[in-house]
Amino acid sequence: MAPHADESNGTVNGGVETVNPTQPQELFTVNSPNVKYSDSTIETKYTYRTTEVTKNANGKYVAAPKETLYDFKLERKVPKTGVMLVGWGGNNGTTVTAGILANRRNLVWETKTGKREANYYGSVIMGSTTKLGVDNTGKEINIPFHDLLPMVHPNDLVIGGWDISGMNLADAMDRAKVLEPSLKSLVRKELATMVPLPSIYYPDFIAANQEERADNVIPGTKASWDHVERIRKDIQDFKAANNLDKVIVQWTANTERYADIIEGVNDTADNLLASIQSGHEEVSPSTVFAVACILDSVPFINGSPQNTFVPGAIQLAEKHNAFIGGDDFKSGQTKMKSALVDFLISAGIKLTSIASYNHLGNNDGMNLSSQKQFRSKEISKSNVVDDMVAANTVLYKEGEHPDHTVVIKYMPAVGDDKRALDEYYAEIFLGGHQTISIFNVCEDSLLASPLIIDLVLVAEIMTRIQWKASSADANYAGFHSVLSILSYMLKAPLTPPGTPVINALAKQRAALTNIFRACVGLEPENDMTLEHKLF
Ligand SMILES: NC(=O)c1ccc[n+]([C@@H]2O[C@H](COP(=O)([O-])OP(=O)(O)OC[C@H]3O[C@@H](n4cnc5c(N)ncnc54)[C@H](O)[C@@H]3O)[C@@H](O)[C@H]2O)c1
Ligand SMILES: O=P([O-])([O-])O[C@@H]1[C@@H](O)[C@H](O)[C@@H](O)[C@H](O)[C@@H]1O
Repeated sequence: MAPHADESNGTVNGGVETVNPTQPQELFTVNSPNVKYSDSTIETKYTYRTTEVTKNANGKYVAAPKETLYDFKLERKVPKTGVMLVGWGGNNGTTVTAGILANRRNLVWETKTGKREANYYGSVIMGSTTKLGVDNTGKEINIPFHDLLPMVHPNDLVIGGWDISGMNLADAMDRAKVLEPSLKSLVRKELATMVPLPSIYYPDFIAANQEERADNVIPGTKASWDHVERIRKDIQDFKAANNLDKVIVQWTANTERYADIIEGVNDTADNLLASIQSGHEEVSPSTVFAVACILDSVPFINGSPQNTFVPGAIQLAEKHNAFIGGDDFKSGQTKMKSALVDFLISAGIKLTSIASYNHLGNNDGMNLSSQKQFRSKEISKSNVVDDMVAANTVLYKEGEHPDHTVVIKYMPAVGDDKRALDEYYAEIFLGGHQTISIFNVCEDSLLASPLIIDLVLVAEIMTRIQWKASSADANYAGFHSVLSILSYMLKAPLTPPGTPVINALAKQRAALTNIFRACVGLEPENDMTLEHKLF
């Protein structure tokens, strides 16, 4: 358990000062000539084994094993890390803040069905395990995912952020109507000291029904360079006031409408910077936040579906070697879809129709009741099957695709308890059909909040990992600016320009696991278990 200040000593922006972060007691070391440990780093020589496919003169595929040698270097020291949430006063922002405080203090509270303890369920990093290997009896040894690499512990995160609503986080927690009163009473005092910083608000980008809560705004209703500088200063002040080594910024504010991609406005880094300076109306608040973070190499993650990362923003991130990631937390209905569709299609079952309906009554749902904002969400929820369908040319002809519809309705009465109804309809053997109906009820914010934590933990450690081609005597460099390794937590994964988007949940988790394994010199997990077959 991370030590912490019992009472909030409310530093800048209400962030709760914690003592130095927990330095993990590493569960394992790797015994390999390719792995070198020092006090500050773990350095590995890694052979990346793939299969290169070419076509011969007869048009037949030729598959050849390919090996690429990489050097990885990982900084072992866990930095004191802060997370600043845009939309901190929302359902997700208040819930994740209360959740971290509850875990930090090991809180237990009464509910009508008995006592509940703080946990990090739903976080792949904090709530799941990963196979390290097998012991000499062939028994699988699994370890907490969090122990695979020396990652920040969420209990140690210092939290702050912005909101266009100035409500303190205790009152905003009440407004959100997500958490049990008994839990709220245990964190209320600390949350009451947390007040979101004023934020930028360009009314045209979110639903008009959000206007009534916008009482905490920085002057100006369209992009300006003052806004960029203000956000940069907010981050610098937060970092200094909390004596942080690092800050990660995440957008968990309302879903914005898509920004038009306009040549000369946001198509290149220079044009985007110029458009902000000239106050172009097509530059969204989320893109202004992204630019402010990129300029200071503060990782910025977009938890909503809008196209924050216009081409100019991606180019700017690449220029500054700054990390960006997105889009849209993959929390419930879509997460299920990215697993179920993968299972059906890879089992040779021809999915022909997916109907995804849900209704919910929280503020997110209210914002999404506006068509332009819903369209952003419809896009991110609809594209999630494309890679799985395209990969199976046995079931689907070129361009063939299951029918797929997404419906979201705002029903205030159910609040944050989203009702998701899905129907999967498929063709099976000899003209048969299979219909799978799913009714999924959950507090949306309790599903999304652990993802906010995972995104912070993974983005942070990615800033401590460097690589170089073993062959070259080049310098070490960071991963590409677009952190596609975050895909597992996101509906519409942002990938480096020109690279494929993988939505299949199992593949995303395997990528996260095996990249982390490579950083400590371990082979990818493959589940062949030949040791149990060849004897
Ligand atoms: N399961 C989930 O909750 C889930 C899943 C995927 C994506 N999301 C996305 O996460 C976002 C947040 O969800 P939520 O349920 O917390 O919504 P919410 O409406 O409760 O919170 C959003 C907050 O953002 C604030 N805000 C709006 N514009 C802002 C700006 N320019 N600057 C600063 N703050 C601003 C609002 O005042 C509000 O407090 C939404 O975009 C939603 O689509 C949520
Ligand atoms: O993650 P998921 O459950 O597929 O999608 C959810 C939508 O179904 C919900 O309507 C919306 O309010 C949430 O922001 C989230 O995007």
